[in-house]
Amino acid sequence: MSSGVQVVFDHFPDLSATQRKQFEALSGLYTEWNEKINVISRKDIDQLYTRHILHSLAIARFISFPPGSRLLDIGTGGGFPGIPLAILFPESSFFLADSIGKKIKVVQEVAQAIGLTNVHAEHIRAEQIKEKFDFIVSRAVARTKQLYNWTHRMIHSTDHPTLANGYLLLKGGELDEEMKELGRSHSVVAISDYFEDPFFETKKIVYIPV
Ligand SMILES: C[S@@+](CC[C@H](N)C(=O)[O-])C[C@H]1O[C@@H](n2cnc3c(N)ncnc32)[C@H](O)[C@@H]1O
Repeated sequence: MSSGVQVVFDHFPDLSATQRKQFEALSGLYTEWNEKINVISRKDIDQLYTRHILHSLAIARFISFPPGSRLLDIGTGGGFPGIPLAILFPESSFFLADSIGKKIKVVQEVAQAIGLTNVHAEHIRAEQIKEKFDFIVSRAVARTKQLYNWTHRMIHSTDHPTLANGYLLLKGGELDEEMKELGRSHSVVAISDYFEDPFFETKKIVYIPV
């Protein structure tokens, strides 16, 4: 099982030289920042490329954001899934929000260090955001119904050429009860269909059109 950047290169072979350098730099930057401000569980940091970066990029297997798309990553923590997606989609813009200021500091430092100009990171609660977005992405933040209640007013109705605007959530484990509680149509995709690593066996993408 590879835990270095090569796992990203293997699954995304068409990256530009700039994107490859940006992904490569994340290991050193997150290792350094994580020692000062904990944004990734310490036992996971040596699995950064599989458990955090490739996991974030699973969304890109499901949808390719067209140039000019606007995305919100709510509860981004240290920048997941927002930072890897912003590297992959340099022509889309990403608003990375978290209610903990020191985590946003890490996101800002990482984005600046790798020259990401399509990322705006802000210390703000979901409920206070006023902007509109095409898609909201999120991992490990809140139950889906709660996330929906906080944020659905921010998704505007311009449709993606193939997928209606909405949510792309990275979820794990049993989802039936949570989705019943949400009470909206949605689809669930197994990330194990995209990536072989056993880490992804229980991981899903939930797409909720709005
Ligand atoms: C378990 S962490 C996940 C961080 C990141 N998404 C990841 O997967 O690595 C959950 C994050 O959601 C943030 N959060 C929780 N409720 C929030 C809210 N209402 N508005 C903004 N951020 C929130 C927390 O501060 C925390 O950083």
